[in-house]
Amino acid sequence: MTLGRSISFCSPKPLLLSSKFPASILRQIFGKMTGKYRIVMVRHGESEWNQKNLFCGWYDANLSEKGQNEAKAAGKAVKDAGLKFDVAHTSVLTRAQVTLKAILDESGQGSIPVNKTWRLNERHYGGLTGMNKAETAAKYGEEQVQIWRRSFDTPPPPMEADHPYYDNIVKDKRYADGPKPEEFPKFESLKLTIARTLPYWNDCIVPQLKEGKNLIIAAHGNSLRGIVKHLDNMSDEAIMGLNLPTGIPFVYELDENFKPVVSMKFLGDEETVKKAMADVAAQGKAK
Ligand SMILES: O=C(O)[C@@H](COP(=O)(O)O)OP(=O)(O)O
Repeated sequence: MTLGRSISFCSPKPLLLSSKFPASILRQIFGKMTGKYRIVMVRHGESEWNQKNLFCGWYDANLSEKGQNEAKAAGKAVKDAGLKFDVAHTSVLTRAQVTLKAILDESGQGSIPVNKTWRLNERHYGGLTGMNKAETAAKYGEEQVQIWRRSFDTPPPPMEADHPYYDNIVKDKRYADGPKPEEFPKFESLKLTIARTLPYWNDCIVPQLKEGKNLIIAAHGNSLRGIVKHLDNMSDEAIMGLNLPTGIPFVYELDENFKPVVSMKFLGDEETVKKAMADVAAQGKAK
């Protein structure tokens, strides 16, 4: 197993390390902290819209059955690794909240405080919301879809008022406390996503870490890519190549300056994590 600034994985085979190693070994691996602070992050389990390969963004899709199982397995892995949390953070979207609840319940930590914020929401996929990724690639080209999905600062087309999901999202009561109507996004690039996620990282997460709290964030592919980019100081080009798998928690350990000494250490084996990442990347291919 490699520790360090680069993406590190653990081997060998099954999806989550807890299905391969006894809890005592996992505790040895994750019990020792080399950094001053530790934070665990996880992209939610597969959603019904991930399963159908639809751009989801701020649409409130539920977990698929596979996603529910992924979330439970993630909770078992957390338990077996002995990872304990004082506070949890998640988005206002069901798929992230249900994943978090399963992880906390499964690891016997169901009573810790949970902070929910739209700032950890998935990026807003604008006019693409609800469109099939493969069909969009067939229509507009894989290159264009790759730009919409992974470029740093090119946003998708806007979600206008006549979009089929506009009212469903804009009029949702969960946004009564923000964002303000004039700030409500019609689309978000990764750059715009980071601009609203980072204030939460700096104002809420960092102070809690400084207080010595152990934290978990359950969020989304792109809101977490933004945090990872920030922590690992990745270039705008390098972040284009990162695809986060669903339902596999990963650990960061940070030094006193909040620089990673352990980066993205998955609770999954290298081969399976790589395949899951490649599968996410392939969702933008025309069938
Ligand atoms: O909005 C979506 O479709 C996916 C990410 O899609 P890609 O950027 O990977 O296409 O978000 P999530 O399932 O993490 O909430």
